[in-house]
Order: sequence, then C-alpha cells, then structure tokens
Amino acid sequence: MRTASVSDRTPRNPDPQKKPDKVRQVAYKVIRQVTSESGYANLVLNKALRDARLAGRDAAFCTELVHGTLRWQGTYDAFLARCVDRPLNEIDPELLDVLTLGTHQLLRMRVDSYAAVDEMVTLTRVMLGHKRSGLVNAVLRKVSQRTFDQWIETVAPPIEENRLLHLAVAKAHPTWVIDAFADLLGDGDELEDLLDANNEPARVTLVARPGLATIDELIEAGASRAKYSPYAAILESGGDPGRIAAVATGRAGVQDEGSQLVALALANAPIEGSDTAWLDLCAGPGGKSALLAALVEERDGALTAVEPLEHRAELVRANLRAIPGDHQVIVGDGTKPTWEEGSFDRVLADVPCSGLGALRRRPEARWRRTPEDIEELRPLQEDLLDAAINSVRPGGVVGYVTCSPHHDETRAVVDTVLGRRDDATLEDARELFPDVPELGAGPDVQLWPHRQGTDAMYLALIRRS
Ligand SMILES: C[S@@+](CC[C@H](N)C(=O)[O-])C[C@H]1O[C@@H](n2cnc3c(N)ncnc32)[C@H](O)[C@@H]1O
Repeated sequence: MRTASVSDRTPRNPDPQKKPDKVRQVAYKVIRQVTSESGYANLVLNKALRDARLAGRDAAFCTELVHGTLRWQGTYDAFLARCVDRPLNEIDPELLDVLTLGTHQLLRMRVDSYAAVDEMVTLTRVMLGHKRSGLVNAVLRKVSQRTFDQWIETVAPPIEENRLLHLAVAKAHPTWVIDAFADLLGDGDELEDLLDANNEPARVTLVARPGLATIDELIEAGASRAKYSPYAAILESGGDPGRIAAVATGRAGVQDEGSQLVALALANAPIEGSDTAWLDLCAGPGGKSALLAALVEERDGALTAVEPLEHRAELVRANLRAIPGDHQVIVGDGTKPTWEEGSFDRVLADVPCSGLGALRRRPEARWRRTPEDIEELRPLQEDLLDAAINSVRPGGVVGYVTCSPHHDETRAVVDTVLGRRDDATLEDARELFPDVPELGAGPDVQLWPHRQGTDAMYLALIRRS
C-alpha cells in the first residue's frame, strides 16, 4: 500500500497530443464492462488481456488496476463523496469509473501521483471528451492530498464508536456481509483477519489430477507443494498456468485447495459395499468433476455429472476430456432426476450459492450480492440437497458443499432438509481433513481464507440410512 507523502506535481496543463497509456485504457474498458454490463471481472479481463496481447508485467499491472479498483470500490466511493460537490449518484458512471481507477493508483499502488493523475486526465480527454478531464484533474488532486489511512480517518467512524461501519469502510466490505461473517467468527480480531484475507488476491493453485499427473511434475514446472491437499501445488510466480504442459493437456488443472479438500473428503468417507457409481449433481464448470472422475476411475467406477446450462456442461466435458473412463455429462436439472432413486454410492451437491467464500477471486462480487440473493437461492439449495439424498443408496454418502460460509446457505439448509427426513444423518466430516488445523466444532467443516489459506468452502457429510 502507498504510504509515502503525496506529490503535488499534478498536471495543470496536460499535453493535448498525449495518447492514453494502453494498459490503463484496457483496465478502464474492463471496469466499464463489469460495472455497466454486470460482467464478471475475471472473464472480461482475461479476454481483454488476450485481445490486447498484454502479458508479463503489463498483464500483472492491468490485473491489479482492475481487481483493486473493483475490490475497493465502496471505500473509494466514500472518499470521492468528499471530493465532489454533488451526490455520487449524480456523476456519470463512466466518469466515476475513471475516478475510482485513479483513486486506486493514488492510494494503494506504487504509482507516482503525478503520473496517476496525468494518465487519468489523458484517458478522460480521449475517451470521454476534453470537457470532463478538468473535473477528473480537480477531483484526483483532492484525493491525492491524503494517504489511504488519512482518508479512512476522515470518512470512517472511529472503530471504538461503530466497529461495523468502521470495518465496512476500512476493509471494503458491505455491512451485511460483515454481519454474516461476525455471526460465525465473532466480532473480534479474527473477523478483521478474514476481511484482510479477502482483500488479498488468491494465489494460483493447481491440482495434479490423480493417476494423470504428479505433484513433482508441477514442482518441476515451478510450482511448490501446497499445505494440505496431496494433489495441490501453488504457482507463486503467477503467470499463465496454461504454459504448464500438464495443465494444457488437462492432466492437471487450476483449483483452489479448499475445493480439492472437500471433494477429497467426500471421496475418502468410508462406505461399505459398492463404490463405483458417483454423481456430481451441480457440476459446471467441472473442477470437482475432474478430480472426482480421476479418483473414481482408480476404483474402476465412473462419474455422472449434471449441469443445466449447456455452455457450462461444455466446460465440464472439457474438464473431463483428459480423464480416462466412461464418465457421463447430463445436461439437465438436478432437482428432476432422470436416474433411479438410490443409484449412486457417493453424491456431491456443490450447490449454486452467493460465493461469499470466494471474495478473494471475484473482486466485484461483494458489491453485487445482496441478502435477497441468499433468500432466493435457499429453496433451490434445499431441493438439490433433497435430490442428492434421494440419489444415493442406503449406506452411501452425500457431500453438501458451498463456496460460502453464510449460515443460511450452509448449516441452515442442512438442518432444514435433514429435519424433515428420517433416512439421512449428518456425520462428523473433520476426520476426513487429515492434518488440517482449526476445523471448528463440527460435525460439518468450514474452511477459511485466514485460517487455512483456502476459499471459505463448507462441507456437510450426510449418510443415507
Ligand atoms: C457452485 S457451482 C458448481 C461448481 C463445480 N462443482 C466445480 O467445482 O467446478 C454450481 C453449479 O450448479 C449449477 N446449477 C444451477 N441450478 C442447478 C440445478 N437445478 N441442477 C443442477 N445444477 C444446477 C450452476 O449452473 C453451476 O454451474
């Protein structure tokens, strides 16, 4: 973070012939697409980097501009509200995006403040017209007069007066999200650790798909062994994982360690009798399908993967392409099974959820999600868990998984569904996470970015009787 004193060498008479910096221009266009067309930053950014042929340091700079600006958007809005003479919602959205992009460079990147303002003024002149560049110059000059910490002191209530509101501004999370996390972690230091962890970009984690690639192969390619999953390796250097042969050929993939751990826990839960028919009920894009398919193949079995959206089903097929065996992808609704009841030995229900456990990866998500989303998803989550239990045979196991720690989409769903059935029980899943510390009171497992360094994946292990 930038803490050095701010410069007052901001441009008063910008060069009218100057062209905008290409990297900032790409970043600005990506941010526009995300904020105005509800695009997903990762998808839009990846395409933009490819189209503009940005790689190496330029790609890393562009990524930080986009991710940082979007991640800190709510906080920067609070700063900017003090620097303009009208309510922020009366400022053209395209202009506001320039201002937040400039604010990020000024306050949280090692960009000289002269360069940051000058570049944003040029970008505004070329993309939004000369008239508006004056406002950008004036507002960003005001922003540059304080450091990030000084701005927090200026706009956020003191922590001892209103902890929730202070953290919302200082750590860039909506208050309802902080509330939900505080319900689970308390409102002490651990809550702050989580919020800080959510503001750090996740490291690129690879999975060596069992029987197809080895960790050593990934290590030779520059990765290092991860802590908990025997199949995980971290690509510290970042860069494009597709340059690694095992990833390019689908023998390895990109997958968060928490996602690996919950899939492995389901695969390793003891069951008696047959163990060859596995179902992934909500499969797209297929990261867990690929890991499960590789594991069930080693037991001479096969995976059935279900996904209602054709384009996501295609991603599942692509993920399964390198895995030997007779796996099947069904394009359909998991709540309306086309298979016989009780026909699977293990079932994964990795249900659609708010994604509040993966905020590190999706910089815009925290500002886009609402408490209503969580309410709206609840019936589908319950129906999918019911369908998963119906699909597993007596003695078989279901893994109910979310990439959200929110109580209403995790334990509340499990308790509701199990409360109305007498043929399924919750089992202690913690012993299926060997050597993983701080798994909580059980019987379900909640992983956390600030504890295990993974996404906040949730797993409830349910056995059908
Ligand atoms: C959390 S994602 C699954 C991630 C996946 N397991 C992986 O590891 O790559 C949830 C998926 O469920 C799908 N989905 C939504 N409604 C569904 C339904 N009624 N039945 C089955 N899947 C559904 C979504 O399209 C989405 O692809």
